[in-house]
Amino acid sequence: MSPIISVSGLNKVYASGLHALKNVNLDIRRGEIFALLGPNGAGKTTLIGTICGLVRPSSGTVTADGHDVVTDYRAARAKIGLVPQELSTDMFETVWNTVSFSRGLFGKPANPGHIERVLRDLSLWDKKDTKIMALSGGMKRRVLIAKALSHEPQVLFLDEPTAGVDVELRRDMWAMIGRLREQGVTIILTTHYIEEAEEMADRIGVIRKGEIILVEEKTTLMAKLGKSRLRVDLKEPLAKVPADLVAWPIDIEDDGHALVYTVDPEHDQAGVAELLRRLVASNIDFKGVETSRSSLEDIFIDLVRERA
Ligand SMILES: Nc1ncnc2c1ncn2[C@@H]1O[C@H](COP(=O)(O)OP(=O)(O)OP(=O)(O)O)[C@@H](O)[C@H]1O
Repeated sequence: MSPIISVSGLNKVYASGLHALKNVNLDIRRGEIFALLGPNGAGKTTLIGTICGLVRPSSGTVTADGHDVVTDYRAARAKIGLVPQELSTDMFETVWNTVSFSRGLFGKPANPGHIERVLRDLSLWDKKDTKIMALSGGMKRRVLIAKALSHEPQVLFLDEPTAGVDVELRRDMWAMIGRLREQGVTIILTTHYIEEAEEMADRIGVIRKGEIILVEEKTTLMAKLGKSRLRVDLKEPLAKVPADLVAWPIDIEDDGHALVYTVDPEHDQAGVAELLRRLVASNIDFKGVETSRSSLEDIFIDLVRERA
């Protein structure tokens, strides 16, 4: 199946000379949830803006469902719903009018049934006659999503959808994203909450200083780059790593009360047994042993740091 979004050789150099996107190549598959992660200023918003036809590329091409976003802007844009970071809507309009008007902007005939479904799905139905300015911040965010869905787009971009929202709204948004995916909508989201990507995404892309440094299935990424940690709680604190373990990836934590061994999945897991044998042989008593796997957050921090 052809990708729903195809980005090829994309560069963006702002008038200031800042090279915000560097030779970006990226295909988004139909129906997937793709999370774009990157530190502040990495180029996420610029990339989304370019795909949505709001930022002009310096070179390279982007297509949405086969339509070039520059030369065939209207057709390409009609495929896309964009939920921006910032509230950009008429404060004096009602929810119903704002969302219906958005649909009209894409040249779609009125469809009150669709608008009603969208508002009900976002728990906005009982606010349909309320003016935007009278809504809470969380409700305003829901309106942004309703607007983006008003013209039945095939792809939905969510730029930091849950920044600054409370836990309940975040959970609602996750549920809504899940429902949209079931309806076949492709979702691309940027987020600072890596747990969000961990929970939702099928694939993860990491962008750093305008370059896509990695695109991977989430499960593969976590299996490949995830590390296990073995923490050994000691009965007596140690001042330093024991002599016959200095060559191991071991750290001392909690003022010497714990030894932490990082198990690299690419290497032999038998190290754990050997480590415990050596501790016993050196008369180092321990109270407990605990293992944990790294989260996507740990992996992300490692990735961005390694290449800094
Ligand atoms: N209109 C503009 N003119 C000049 N430079 C810009 C413009 N917009 C963004 N930039 C710069 O381009 C780089 C990428 O910015 P962008 O907003 O795309 O990053 P981001 O990954 O979305 O960041 P954040 O996570 O902070 O939202 C930054 O260095 C930013 O200062």
